[in-house]
Amino acid sequence: MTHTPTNPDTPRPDESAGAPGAETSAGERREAERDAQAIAQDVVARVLARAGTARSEGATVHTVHDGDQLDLEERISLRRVGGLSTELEDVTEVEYRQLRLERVVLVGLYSGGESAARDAEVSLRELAALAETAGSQVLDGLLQRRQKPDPGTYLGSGKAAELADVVASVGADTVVADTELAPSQRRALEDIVKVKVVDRTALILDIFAQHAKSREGKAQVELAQLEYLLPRLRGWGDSMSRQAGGQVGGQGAGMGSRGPGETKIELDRRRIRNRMAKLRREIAAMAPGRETKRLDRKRHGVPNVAIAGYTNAGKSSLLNALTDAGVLVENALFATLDPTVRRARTEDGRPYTLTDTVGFVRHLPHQLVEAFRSTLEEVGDAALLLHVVDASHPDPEGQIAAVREVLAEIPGIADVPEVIVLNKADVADPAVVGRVQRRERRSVVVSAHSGEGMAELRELVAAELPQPQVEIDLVVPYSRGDLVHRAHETGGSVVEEHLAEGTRLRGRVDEALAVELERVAVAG
Ligand SMILES: Nc1nc2c(ncn2[C@@H]2O[C@H](COP(=O)(O)OP(=O)(O)OP(=O)(O)O)[C@@H](O)[C@H]2O)c(=O)[nH]1
Ligand SMILES: [Mg+2]
Repeated sequence: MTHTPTNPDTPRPDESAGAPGAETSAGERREAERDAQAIAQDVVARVLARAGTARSEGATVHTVHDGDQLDLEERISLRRVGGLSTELEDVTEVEYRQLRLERVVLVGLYSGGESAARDAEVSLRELAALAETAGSQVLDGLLQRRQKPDPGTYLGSGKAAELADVVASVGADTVVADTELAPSQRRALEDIVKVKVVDRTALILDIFAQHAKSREGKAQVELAQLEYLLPRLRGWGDSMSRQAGGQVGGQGAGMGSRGPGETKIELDRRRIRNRMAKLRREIAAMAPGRETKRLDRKRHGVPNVAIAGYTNAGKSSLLNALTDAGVLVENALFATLDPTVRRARTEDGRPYTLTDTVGFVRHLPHQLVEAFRSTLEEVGDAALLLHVVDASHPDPEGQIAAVREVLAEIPGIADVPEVIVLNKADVADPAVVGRVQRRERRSVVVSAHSGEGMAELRELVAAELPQPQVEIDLVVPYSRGDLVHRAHETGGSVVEEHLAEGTRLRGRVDEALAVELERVAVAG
């Protein structure tokens, strides 16, 4: 995937319409060009080779614990079909997920220095994985060294013009920038590259929209999308109509983008605000249902273990390995959006629940964190947090930090003990595993695939969960089968024996149940 850079001295028709910074000296430009070319080719080769990307190479590998993966069938059947989507005409009729992202070129910046360049590459590879998860084909990837993003065009107009050439030569229809662009930057860049420009935030929102399944999840994503869209309304409508009309000139605004368009935008804004208010009410109304279930579990003394971590770290695989839940596992980012709760038991029979949560990503759009707040808050009263990390990723520490940044916002999280679960040990570099282990106070090394370390993980969970404190040995009359049932459900190592006068129970239960049992116990 190479491209021929154009002669930097060729004047570009609309460069003057671009941002300041367009007038650089020829020498400077040539140097920058050589730089960019070398970096671009290097990065492209690696991005497309997919070495150490956020996703592993190839198709998803399933284990027996993953079950039938019925969700996956459904997911695949929902895949975007190339060429079918229609261009947007009216922004209020947009279902955002219909954004046409089919053949994309990625761009990113780094501020100089070896480590900054490496980070930018990892981030760009992740962006490639995100784009592919959204259903597009990644054709090329470019990184520019630049101290700060250009306020006008993000890349600086010279580099942007070069990007336009790459876009044209590979036949891309979309550029994805590895950042959140200001509305004006997006528009200015679009003017130069002549195809749609999308940012990381929009891409992540697009994936969430494709993957949301529950009513609550869908409402949360739509709310986040509208929040993102609101300040961008004008530019969006403009550039869409410009593209639809095929007018690609610098100044050529499409029909309907002037005059009456202004009023229309006002109208659109109002409609969007109304819709957002409605969604907020809906989401608030749905929370109590979840809350009731949660309190129910709590009342029955069933502690919860929350599984959280970076996207594609193997959270769902781990849940499946621990419980045979058959939850969707996919070599894709954000496979899981709706929290799944599964029951499990410790070796000595104590029940607990495991919650699989939405994955995190660097620069998780704040609109999404807001929208998913009620879901995330459940992690706050877990008895234990299993923070799953993909130990085979080139930068596991960066992923841990990104996850903790989001987690830190959740009330109550500071009191939840956290264990770092270094997953994918079967393919990870032992040196990296060792390095992370030394940094983290509590960690366990596992592989959901090979089963390595799973016994240790189970033990760790068992040790961490509250132990029922009261030792019992009593006989419960047969009329109170319900209490016997509860003792089995919530107690530890409870054994029963059938006697003439009732059921003899031995084991440990919690305080409240012990009191009830004592009250009904028959003298033996
Ligand atoms: N080699 C290897 N691959 C694994 C292991 N655990 C999970 N995977 C793979 O990693 C990919 C992601 O697994 P998931 O369980 O879907 O990851 P997740 O953290 O739930 O991802 P999201 O829901 O997208 O955030 C899948 O292709 C799994 O087969 C492991 O121990 N070893
Ligand atoms: Mg998952």
